[in-house]
Amino acid sequence: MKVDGKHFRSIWRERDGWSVGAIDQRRLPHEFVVARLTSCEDAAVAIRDMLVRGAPLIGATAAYGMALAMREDASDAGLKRAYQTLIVARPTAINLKWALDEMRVALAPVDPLERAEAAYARADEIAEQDVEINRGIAGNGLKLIEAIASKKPGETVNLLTHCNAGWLATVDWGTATAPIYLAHERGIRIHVWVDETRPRNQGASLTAWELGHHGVPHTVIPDNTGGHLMQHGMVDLAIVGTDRVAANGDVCNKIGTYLKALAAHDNGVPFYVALPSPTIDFSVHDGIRDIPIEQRSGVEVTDMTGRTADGRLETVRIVPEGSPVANYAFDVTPARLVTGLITERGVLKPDRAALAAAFPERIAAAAE
Ligand SMILES: CSC[C@H]1O[C@H](OP(=O)(O)O)[C@H](O)[C@@H]1O
Repeated sequence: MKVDGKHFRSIWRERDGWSVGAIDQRRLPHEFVVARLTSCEDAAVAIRDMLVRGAPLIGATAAYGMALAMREDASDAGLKRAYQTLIVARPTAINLKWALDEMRVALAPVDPLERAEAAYARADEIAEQDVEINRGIAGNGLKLIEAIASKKPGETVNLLTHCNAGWLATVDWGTATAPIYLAHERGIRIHVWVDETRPRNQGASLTAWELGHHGVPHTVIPDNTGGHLMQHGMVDLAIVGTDRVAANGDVCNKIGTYLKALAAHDNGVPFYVALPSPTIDFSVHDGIRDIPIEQRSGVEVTDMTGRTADGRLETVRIVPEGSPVANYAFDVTPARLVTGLITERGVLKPDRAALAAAFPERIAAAAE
């Protein structure tokens, strides 16, 4: 997507044909730093430490991690070792396993001497597929925004999003932000309430950065503000991303999403979830019970990093020494609180029948 008029993606194969470039999202919004991944281990660490993050981007990074691994050791043992190294990088986004399974299926039958070339080709395909899928999500989500705009001609459509499900969370376009960018480009008057999204502040540091550089009107708000705005008619539509959707339509997403969905339900605000089909996990039948919720270091809660007035980056502690901390990175929103799932094949009801009808291939994948 655009950064001050120049087009960027979140991850790419470098001109040398083998190393992988990625925006180091830990440095935004204060510094735009590009990292160069040159090994499978680099890719695994980049995912684990959230240099790259966001379910679809985690998948794309893992795919390139497998390609980097095949340069190192294209044997059957090397393929198995690469899968095992990458699969444990983070537990919740199903896109990681989806991408690794895609790569393993593509590479297992290939002569080891040809695996590296095949791996890069498949990783490139997965990256391009993500962009195409997100363009589809953009078009399907746009219809929802247009419908609201038609009911309030000449007024602004106010959207709310949580965390970052933007182009930085994917290869390009984003999922929740894809309809937002398309609406903006079509000249629809929109404004986005951006949840800061404690503790890592993906909204404040990533979504606000994205929207600002793309020229989309937005306002950063503390996480606890959304309910108040909804009570006062200041939110027309909530759109969030997701890291895994269970077969019953339950949605796993960044911590705090469930609370936002409750507020939306209580105030009659449509609550949509945007997702690419690889995020559907038919092997999970009850999201609240079965989706593994990542717990991350308490340092993400106790410390905050920001820029001082004289431009230095500084980290400060905001929690008393000795106070225990819990840092659940995701929660699960029950399907009953979800108005619809915006996918590349349309806007679906959050239930098994609709998901199975639209994406039968995902059922087959879960059965393997
Ligand atoms: C388009 S998936 C974005 C999804 O991923 C984020 O999690 P994290 O930043 O920890 O990778 C968050 O749940 C977003 O909604």
